[in-house]
Amino acid sequence: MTGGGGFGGSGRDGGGAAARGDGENRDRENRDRESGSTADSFGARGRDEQQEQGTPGPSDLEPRSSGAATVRSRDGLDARLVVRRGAFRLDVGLRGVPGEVVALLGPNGAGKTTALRALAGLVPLTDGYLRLDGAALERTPPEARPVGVVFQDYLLFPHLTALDNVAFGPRCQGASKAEARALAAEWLERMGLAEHAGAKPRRLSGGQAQRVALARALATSPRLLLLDEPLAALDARTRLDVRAQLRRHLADFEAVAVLVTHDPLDAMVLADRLVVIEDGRVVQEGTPGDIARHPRTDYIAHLVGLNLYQGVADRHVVRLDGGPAITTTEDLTGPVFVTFPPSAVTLHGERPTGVSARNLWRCEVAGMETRGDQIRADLTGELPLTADLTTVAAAELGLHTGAEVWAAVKATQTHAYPA
Ligand SMILES: Nc1ncnc2c1ncn2[C@@H]1O[C@H](COP(=O)(O)OP(=O)(O)OP(=O)(O)O)[C@@H](O)[C@H]1O
Repeated sequence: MTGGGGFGGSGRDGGGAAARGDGENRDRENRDRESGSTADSFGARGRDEQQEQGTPGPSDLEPRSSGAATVRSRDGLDARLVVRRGAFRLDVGLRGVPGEVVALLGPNGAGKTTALRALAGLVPLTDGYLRLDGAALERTPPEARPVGVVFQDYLLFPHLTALDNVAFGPRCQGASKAEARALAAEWLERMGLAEHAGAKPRRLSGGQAQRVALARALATSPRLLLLDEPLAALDARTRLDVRAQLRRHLADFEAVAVLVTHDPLDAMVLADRLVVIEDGRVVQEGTPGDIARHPRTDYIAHLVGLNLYQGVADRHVVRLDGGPAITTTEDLTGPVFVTFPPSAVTLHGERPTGVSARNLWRCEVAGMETRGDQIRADLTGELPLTADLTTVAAAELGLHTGAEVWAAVKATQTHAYPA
C-alpha cells in the first residue's frame, strides 16, 4: 500500500497492481451517476461538467467553446517536460486548454514541483518542448514568460504594501505607476482585500497573504497560472475559505492553470483534470470522477479509498497475480483491475454458511483504527484488504489485532475494468 494524502481511504494491492496506464476515454457522466460514495465525493465538484475526459488528443485542441471565447487549435499549453536532477528523471507530457485547471497530483518526490518549475523556467528542460498559445518558450527566461506563479509560502515582497506587491507585475510589464496601482486596486477589490491595500505582508493573515499572492499573479494577465501547493501553509479553517475563493477565481480565469498538490481534496475541488505523477512519469490522467472509479495504481487507490487488485479475467472470475480469485459481475477476458470499497466487506468470526457472497477469504486483522462511528480494519492473509465496519459490529466480533476472520464481498459490490 502506498502513502497518500488524507482523502481518508486505504487501497490495497493484492496482486502488485502498480501498472502504468495513460488516460482513457470515459463516459464520465454516466459513471458519475452509478459511482459509489467515495468515487462520488471525489468527483463531486461543479467544474467537472466543463471538460471532456482523458488525455486530450489533437482533436481536443480544435476549436471548442470555453466560456464566451472560441479556442483556437494553438491555444493553451502543450508540453513535454524532460528534466534530469541527479538520479531523478522527470518525463511528463502536459496539455491544457484555456479555461482548464489541471492538477498535478502525486506522492512526495514524484516530480510535481520540478514540472512546475520547468513550466516557470526556473529549471531548464533537459529535453522535450514547451509551447504556450503556439509559442515555444523553452529558451524564454522566466521573467519574460507570460506565466504567473503562486507559491505555497506566498513569497510577497515584505517591504512593499499589498497594493504595491500586486502592482509590481504590471509595472514590470511597462504600465505606469498610476495604471499599475489602479489595476492592483481592482484586483485587491476583487479578492475582497480593498481595506488591506496599504498593509505590509507581515500584517496580513495567511489567507489574506495567499489572496494577495493570487492577485499579484493574475494582475499580469498570465497565459499560464502555476499554483504550487497554494493552500498547504494555511490552517484548516482558512484553507476551507481560501479553497472556495480560489475555486471561484479559477472558474473566472480564462487561460490554463496548473496546480500542484498533495491533497486530493484540493485537486478535486479545484481541477477539471488530474494528472497523476509517480516517479517522474504520468501514471494516470482524467477527470477526478474517472480516476476515482478506475484507479490504476496503489497510490491512487489509496487516495480514493478503494481496495485495488490486478489479475486476469476469464469471464466473471478474475485470477489475481499470485493470489486468489475474485468473482465479479463484469464479463471480461484478459488483464483487468478489480476494485471494491472497504464498506463492501463483511467480516465473520466463523466461516459463514448460507451467505450469497462468492468471494470469501481467510484473513487476519493486521491493524484497526477508529474513523468516526466506523472501525477501519486492515487485513492480511489470503487477500490483503481494508474493511469498514461499525463499532458495534467490531465489538460483537471481538475484533482485535491478530484475530482470524472471514472476509466476504458480494460480486455485485466489485468493479472490474480492463488494465
Ligand atoms: N535541486 C535538486 N537537485 C537534485 N535533485 C533534486 C533537486 N530538487 C529535487 N530533486 C529531486 O527530484 C525529485 C522530484 O522532486 P520534486 O520536488 O519535484 O517532487 P514533488 O513531487 O514536488 O515532491 P513533494 O511533493 O515532496 O514536494 C526528488 O527525487 C528530489 O529529490
